[in-house]
Amino acid sequence: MRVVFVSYEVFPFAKVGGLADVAGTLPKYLEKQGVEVFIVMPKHRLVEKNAEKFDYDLKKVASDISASYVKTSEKFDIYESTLPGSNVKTYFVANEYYFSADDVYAGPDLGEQSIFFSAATLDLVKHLDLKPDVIHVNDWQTALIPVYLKTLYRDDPYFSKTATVLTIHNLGYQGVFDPKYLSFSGLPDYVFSIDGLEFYGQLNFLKGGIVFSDVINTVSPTYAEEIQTEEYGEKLDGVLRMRSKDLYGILNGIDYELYNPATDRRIYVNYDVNHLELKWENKVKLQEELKLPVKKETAVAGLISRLVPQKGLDLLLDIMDYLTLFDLQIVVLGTGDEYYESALRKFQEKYPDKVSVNIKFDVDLAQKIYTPALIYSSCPASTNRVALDRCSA
Ligand SMILES: Nc1ncnc2c1ncn2[C@@H]1O[C@H](COP(=O)(O)OP(=O)(O)O[C@H]2O[C@H](CO)[C@@H](O)[C@H](O)[C@H]2O)[C@@H](O)[C@H]1O
Repeated sequence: MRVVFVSYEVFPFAKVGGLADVAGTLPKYLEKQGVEVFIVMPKHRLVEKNAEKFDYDLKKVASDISASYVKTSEKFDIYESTLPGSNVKTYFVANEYYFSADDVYAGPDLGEQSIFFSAATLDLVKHLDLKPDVIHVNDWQTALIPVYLKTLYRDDPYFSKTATVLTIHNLGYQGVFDPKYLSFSGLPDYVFSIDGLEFYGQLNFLKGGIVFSDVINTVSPTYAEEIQTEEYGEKLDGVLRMRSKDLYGILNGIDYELYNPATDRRIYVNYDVNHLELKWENKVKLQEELKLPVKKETAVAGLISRLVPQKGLDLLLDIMDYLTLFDLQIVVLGTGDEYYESALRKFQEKYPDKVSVNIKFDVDLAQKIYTPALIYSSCPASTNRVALDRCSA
């Protein structure tokens, strides 16, 4: 089976959040199971910046291609690389005007950028003759691909056997834009209806994906249920209920190769199950680096997240004073809303011995925070597995 996996972010090429983790991992593991997978993503500025750090090459394989149907004179080039740690070919849609901002979600016009990328992906697939059985799109930035396929490409024999899957990683982001973007996309006017992309008078790209994909998936079985309720459905619960027989929830996994403390070069000291005492060293070095009191026995709680309302940060802020009553250090790594950034910073100023707030995006520091996870942190240093297990229970 051939799968084209389309995502706006893919680790390690360009990462903002959890979408990149899945997009950089799932294709690798599908490949191990014998699936022929290709990744398609935009060539963000970050993709070039990260090449040396993550040791991948980038080579141009095609130039000056038009994105069919889109009302623009912009053309795109195709670059190729291989997903590190795998043989998965990754193709990049390159266009200076749309994808040269420093941030993945910046640029001249996010609506136009995602339309251009979605349309260009289908031209790329044909140009490279990838002949996919499945095109797997992710979140709103790629959700128009099934809409193009079911409308303008409906009679194109090239895609007659291609099925589509939309994975919703985060229903909180839907890509809602002014209806004027419809003419830019070249999509037919009839898709702007209640049964299509229309959403309270606006265009909703994710809704388009939900309506036009063959199958819809999301990040856990529970989330698949929740998003069909009014409380968690973000105003799309009705449409999701209409598609409920095609809606699946497959629990996200973790990449055991990337998150392996025995081999991860980004942590302070490597360790494995036979040397768990080395976890202490990672914890102590983290305390040192973050200028927290170096105390082996003190539990360290880590939070690595985009600092936005949907992450439940208000719950944390409400109990921060209370948490500092315990023998606990709280380490936060994140960027996002100014409100959360400054509220967290204030707690660091108030409790410098207990709270470390790091307002930046730093995948290396993230790894160092994940490593000495709480589980053994208040246990005696020991190489005795049984004792450690008992202690963490
Ligand atoms: N400042 C920073 N520095 C370094 N790394 C940082 C960082 N901020 C965030 N990260 C990393 O980004 C990833 C997760 O980000 P978020 O917590 O913001 O989730 P997101 O909403 O993107 O995930 C969405 O997609 C995932 C994947 O499907 C779903 O599991 C989830 O429920 C859904 O909300 C983690 O790998 C985290 O370490």
